[in-house]
Amino acid sequence: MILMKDIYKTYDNGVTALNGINVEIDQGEFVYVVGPSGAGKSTFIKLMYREVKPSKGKLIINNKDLTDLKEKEVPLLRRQIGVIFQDFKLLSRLTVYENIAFALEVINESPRNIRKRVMDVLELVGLKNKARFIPSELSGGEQQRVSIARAIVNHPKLVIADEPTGNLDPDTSWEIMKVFEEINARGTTIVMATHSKEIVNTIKRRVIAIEDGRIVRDQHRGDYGYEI
Ligand SMILES: Nc1ncnc2c1ncn2[C@@H]1O[C@H](COP(=O)(O)OP(=O)(O)OP(=O)(O)O)[C@@H](O)[C@H]1O
Repeated sequence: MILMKDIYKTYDNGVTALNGINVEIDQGEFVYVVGPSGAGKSTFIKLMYREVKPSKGKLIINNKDLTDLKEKEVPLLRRQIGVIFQDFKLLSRLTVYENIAFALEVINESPRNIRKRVMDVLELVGLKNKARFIPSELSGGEQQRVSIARAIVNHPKLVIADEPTGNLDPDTSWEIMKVFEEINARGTTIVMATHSKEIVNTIKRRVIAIEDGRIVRDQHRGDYGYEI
């Protein structure tokens, strides 16, 4: 469960990116975050994995109150959340297998468990046959599937994605969305910031629209609501 109560974020340069956010997201929901460029979507997403700290307000993620979270507690929080970016952020010298295994090695999983979990997750994203490839040998959609595999290999309760289809062509974007839907069907909460009108209007889910740092719309099975 995610709870934000009167959340404000003002960056060091004086820009107020979030201006009193109140929202509750239940376990298992699939939420799109939409809004114009600069509205505060990325800031909203970054709060959840403590890339950004709120200036004011109460924030609960996975039932943990982050208000007084200590620096040393941040890695544990991040291990419980899968994060997916527009530009994939894979390690270029490591193979697909190693990119995903890395997330498990840092938590001291046994080699046998690592092998099983990496192969299972590669199967889920349909890339078992590319385990030994390096990222530059893959298409954009395949790279994004690797980054999804890496994000979910720990079985996080929450997956957040900031414009995951932003660098992909429409066909590839639909493939990626199928993977997200499958993860969500297994009970994982998904929060996804997107500029894709087609996706939001076709795969109907909860829509939270942010403008000028405020939630201006929150609809069950909503529309994208903007022209582009
Ligand atoms: N690290 C930062 N330091 C200062 N200001 C920032 C920082 N990050 C974002 N901002 C500002 O905060 C506001 C909200 O930015 P944010 O990235 O959250 O918007 P966004 O809705 O995700 O935009 P886009 O759709 O273009 O990605 C913008 O005015 C931006 O310039």
